[in-house]
Amino acid sequence: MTATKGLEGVVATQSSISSIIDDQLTYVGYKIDDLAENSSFEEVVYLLWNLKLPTQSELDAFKNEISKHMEVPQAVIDHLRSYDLSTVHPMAALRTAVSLLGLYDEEADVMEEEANKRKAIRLQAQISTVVAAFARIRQGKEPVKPKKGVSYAENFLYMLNGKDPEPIEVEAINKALVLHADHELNASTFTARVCVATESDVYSGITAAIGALKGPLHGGANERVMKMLSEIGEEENAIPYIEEKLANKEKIMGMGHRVYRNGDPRAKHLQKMSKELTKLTGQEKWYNMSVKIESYIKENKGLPANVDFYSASVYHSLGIDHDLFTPIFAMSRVSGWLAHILEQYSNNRLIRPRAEWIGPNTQEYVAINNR
Ligand SMILES: CC(=O)SCCNC(=O)CCNC(=O)[C@H](O)C(C)(C)COP(=O)(O)OP(=O)(O)OC[C@H]1O[C@@H](n2cnc3c(N)ncnc32)[C@H](O)[C@@H]1OP(=O)(O)O
Ligand SMILES: O=C([O-])CC(=O)C(=O)O
Repeated sequence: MTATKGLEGVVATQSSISSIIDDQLTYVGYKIDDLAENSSFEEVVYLLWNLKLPTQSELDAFKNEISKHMEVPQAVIDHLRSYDLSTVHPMAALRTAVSLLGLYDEEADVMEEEANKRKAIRLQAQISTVVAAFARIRQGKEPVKPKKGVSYAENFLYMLNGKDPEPIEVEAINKALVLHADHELNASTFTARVCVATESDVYSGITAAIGALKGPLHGGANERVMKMLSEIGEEENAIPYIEEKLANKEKIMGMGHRVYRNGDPRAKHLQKMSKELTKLTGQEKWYNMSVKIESYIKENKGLPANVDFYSASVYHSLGIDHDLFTPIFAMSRVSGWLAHILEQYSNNRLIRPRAEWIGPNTQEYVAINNR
């Protein structure tokens, strides 16, 4: 038995949810470019969960269902208030809050398909409320209750900022949510599938996935991209900064990908938004700096920008706190995790690979007094 480091190239499951073939990403066979240009996030969630695009009436009903379940139990809000949010990372708070939501869901351990679908709706609906409530409580403000009759993207910005967002802000968040919704067997999705393949519950699967997304080699990279841009500060410092990092064998956040070799098809959409939004808000330097870094890394390391790279300057130009970037990723990716969890349940087998033994040969046991 020989191990494949990081399981690179290992095909671990079959799936009908999203695919990456020849550097092209599709959701249920629909090109990400078409979905990014035309779809609402809710339409994409419906697609991932039902493996078909909704009709207008199906979409209206689905949006209504999500909207109906956005409020979270008061106990979860009270729990967020109970610890020192100035020292807690929002991904840690989200991981705990999602686990807690399971304690208030009477159906948490009901394993029937229809019950799992109802939980999926509730989780998708409630996760944005939790992220927004965390952000407001941390600022010493009251959480804002979700609004009826508006889109998921608009509702999130409304709950976060306590005022109606501008259409361009809603468009940016909607597109970011569409682009991040699913991505084949990435680390957090695999984590979710491994967890529920033991026949554990949906909340356990999502809690585990949030933990996996948090790391800087995965979803946590978007926050680190903005940290890097802030440290660079001005455009003229970008290349010397990157050269020094590379000389120290440090990774450049938002660059490189396990699967894409010639570029992440999502990055160009985020790049375009970053250009527009940074211009609109007079913060072009973040975009210009990003472009310089991207072309330097491409030329010198042959590595493309991934989805996390330009999302950082997009969220920053919307005035969003940097440590909320990964929770926003989670708000979107929970749709993919839930789709994969439902798929796993529908054709389940325990996921249990093997390890290549590299320890010592069988040893003679020596009694403790003789060691
Ligand atoms: C949503 C997402 O999860 S997208 C990914 C988000 N993560 C990041 O942006 C973090 C930065 N990027 C990385 O760490 C990696 O590119 C990953 C984790 C995304 C992919 O990693 P892997 O496929 O395991 O590649 P691995 O880490 O083995 O790198 C292969 C080589 O490229 C180099 N490399 C890969 N990414 C980078 C990077 N961002 N900066 C500098 N060098 C890099 C490695 O140092 C290594 O070089 P070596 O062969 O000389 O040692
Ligand atoms: O697929 C991956 O390995 C990481 C990624 O881009 C994602 O999860 O969106």
